[in-house]
Amino acid sequence: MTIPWAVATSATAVALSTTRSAVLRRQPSPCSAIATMSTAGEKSVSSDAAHLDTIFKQKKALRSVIRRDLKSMDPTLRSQEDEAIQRIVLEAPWFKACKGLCSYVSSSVLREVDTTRILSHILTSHPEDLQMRKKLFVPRVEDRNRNMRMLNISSTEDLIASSMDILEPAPLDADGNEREDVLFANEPVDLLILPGLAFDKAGRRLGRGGGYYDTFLSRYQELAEERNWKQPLKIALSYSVQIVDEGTIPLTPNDILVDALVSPSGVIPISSAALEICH
Ligand SMILES: Nc1nc2c(c(=O)[nH]1)N(C=O)[C@@H](CNc1ccc(C(=O)N[C@@H](CCC(=O)O)C(=O)O)cc1)CN2
Ligand SMILES: Nc1ncnc2c1ncn2[C@@H]1O[C@H](COP(=O)(O)OP(=O)(O)OP(=O)(O)O)[C@@H](O)[C@H]1O
Repeated sequence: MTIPWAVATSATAVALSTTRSAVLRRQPSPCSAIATMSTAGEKSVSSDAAHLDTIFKQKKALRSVIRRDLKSMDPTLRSQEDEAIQRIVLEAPWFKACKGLCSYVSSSVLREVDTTRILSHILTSHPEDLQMRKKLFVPRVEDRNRNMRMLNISSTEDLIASSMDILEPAPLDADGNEREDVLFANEPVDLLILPGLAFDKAGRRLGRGGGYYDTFLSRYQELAEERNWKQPLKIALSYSVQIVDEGTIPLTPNDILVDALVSPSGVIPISSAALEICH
């Protein structure tokens, strides 16, 4: 039986990797395909593995195209888009109202949407009353096995460059105390600001292939469910060039959809939670 998560063979996916239009060609809806698969009940383990392999090859081909487009982005346009996206976040009611959040610390080497202004806004607000400040958690990669923690920081000075050239918190703070891990915090976060390489308007997100974010999101969502906390809003920041046609990003069962995108032209709400907040 053919599991229709994606139709291109691995050879096609690799061959397609040379042109944006070819790689961005529409594929059948992965969501309906997964539903078909789970009800059919007749799949073999080896055909599952083969289809997953095809999907990972398609993701790899798409990553190459988007990386190339990001590399050739005009620097003036990039900084205009960085400014616009950060301004939209800083002015959004869901950002203003949030009390705690996890955000990535942008890397210029990876050509990610800049988060510098957002993070410094958080870390310098309410100097007279630190209790009023939003509580900020940022990623720290622990190993190559998809383990990433989100640790609390109170200053940009808490960050040091990792081997991947990304600023991350050390596990201990300046006083030698363990930093708080969001998975062990007593209070929920309301917002997750997510990076990625490509996104679509149905909430699909293509990461860098480490599985760090999908694993973390799945752990956090499970924790929120156990504790009866409201699920945090998952918002991805995206340059215009990173938004691809629906159906272009292949999904595996582990991929978690985002609630909304922030692009230079505004917030694109996707889930019902995001639609409620935006209207
Ligand atoms: N700013 C930021 N922090 C983050 C992430 C992220 O995507 N952005 N992560 C999200 O997972 C985790 C780190 N994961 C990473 C995964 C890949 C690469 C990276 O350098 N990838 C290269 C390609 C490497 C290769 O394929 O050999 C690249 O994308 O160009 C960096 C970080 C945690 N922290
Ligand atoms: N929740 C999870 N549990 C187990 N394995 C997972 C989970 N999420 C992702 N993975 C695995 O991580 C690897 C990378 O997956 P994928 O290529 O989809 O990563 P990505 O979505 O690009 O990365 P990220 O999640 O960091 O943004 C795959 O082998 C995938 O099966």
